[in-house]
Amino acid sequence: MTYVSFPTNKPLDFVAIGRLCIDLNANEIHRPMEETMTFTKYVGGSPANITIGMSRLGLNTAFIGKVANDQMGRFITDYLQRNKIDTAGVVTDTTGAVTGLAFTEIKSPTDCSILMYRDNAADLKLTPNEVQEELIAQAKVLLISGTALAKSPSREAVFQALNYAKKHGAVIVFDLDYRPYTWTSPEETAVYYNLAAEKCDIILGTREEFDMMECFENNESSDDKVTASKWFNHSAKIVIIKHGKEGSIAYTQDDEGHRAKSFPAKVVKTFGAGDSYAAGFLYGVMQGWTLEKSMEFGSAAACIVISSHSCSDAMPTVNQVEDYIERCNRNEITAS
Ligand SMILES: Nc1ncnc2c1ncn2[C@@H]1O[C@H](COP(=O)(O)OP(=O)(O)OP(=O)(O)O)[C@@H](O)[C@H]1O
Ligand SMILES: O=C(O)C[C@@H](O)[C@H](O)C(=O)CO
Repeated sequence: MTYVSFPTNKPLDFVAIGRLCIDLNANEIHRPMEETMTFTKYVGGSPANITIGMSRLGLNTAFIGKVANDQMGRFITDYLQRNKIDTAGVVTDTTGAVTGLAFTEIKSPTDCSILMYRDNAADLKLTPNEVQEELIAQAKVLLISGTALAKSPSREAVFQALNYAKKHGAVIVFDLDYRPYTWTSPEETAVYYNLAAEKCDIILGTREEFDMMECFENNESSDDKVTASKWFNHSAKIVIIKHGKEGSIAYTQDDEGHRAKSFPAKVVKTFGAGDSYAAGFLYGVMQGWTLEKSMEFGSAAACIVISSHSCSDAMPTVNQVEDYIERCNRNEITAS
């Protein structure tokens, strides 16, 4: 059964808008940040990671965002280009804004955190005038990510991108990607998240992210089905609620819940799971696979990334994901 129809007459499979930054991942793992001395630099930011994931899976991709006019900004743009991502929509800041930095602390496979440096971050300076209508007109899918709604003018840029996507018939995906430190309050966040979510065809988020969006509502038991059904009164066709290693559940307009098998992983760190899951899942639905198969593919892609040191660099190819699933089916991989 097909739940979402993707346009077929467009040259670009996927475009994302939002955060482009740098991850500095601790080299000395299993210790607190205070005792961590060295880090490895990677491209980061959830929508950037998802786009890199889609490109590794063989799709034709582009990015819309803003980078700082410095060495870090050039490193990011160059990395996207080397990963075959069209950067015509990536503009360079001229106001002296800086690249957002995410220092990651890897204390244990289950205890990881991110220390963010995001004052005057270039990605939040993207203006609505800098969003190229033509790029979105050419794309089958537009992905937006919640952090870009945190501040003006990036907030307006995202809403302008949503307008263009609606006008040109792109399927709109919302990865909630709630990072509290970029927002003033959960209430402020919920207002903008709900306004954006009303326009989206596929919504992906964790239980905690949907709880934040429901801060004005009465869903005290955090019932996934209640959460999902609200969005089917708007534009949504698929709502996915993620529950970490317990897996995820997808709801469709018929109120049916689809669950898929998740896989074991030798976890190095937990972050990046959601981004690789999103890339794998969206790749599957764009191939016309069932929701279950697409979710399984996303789960296996997530396992590969959480078993690796980076998020962006570890995004797998189709062969790597298929190989991981086969090895799990032969019981060759066990959880850490
Ligand atoms: N420890 C784990 N073992 C196996 N699979 C996992 C594990 N953690 C996450 N996953 C897979 O990744 C998917 C997404 O994970 P999660 O729910 O943690 O998303 P997230 O919180 O958005 O991730 P992130 O930490 O990147 O923000 C899960 O549905 C599951 O399939
Ligand atoms: O920008 C962040 O919030 C950190 C990301 O760069 C990091 O890659 C991550 O957390 C992935 O979800």
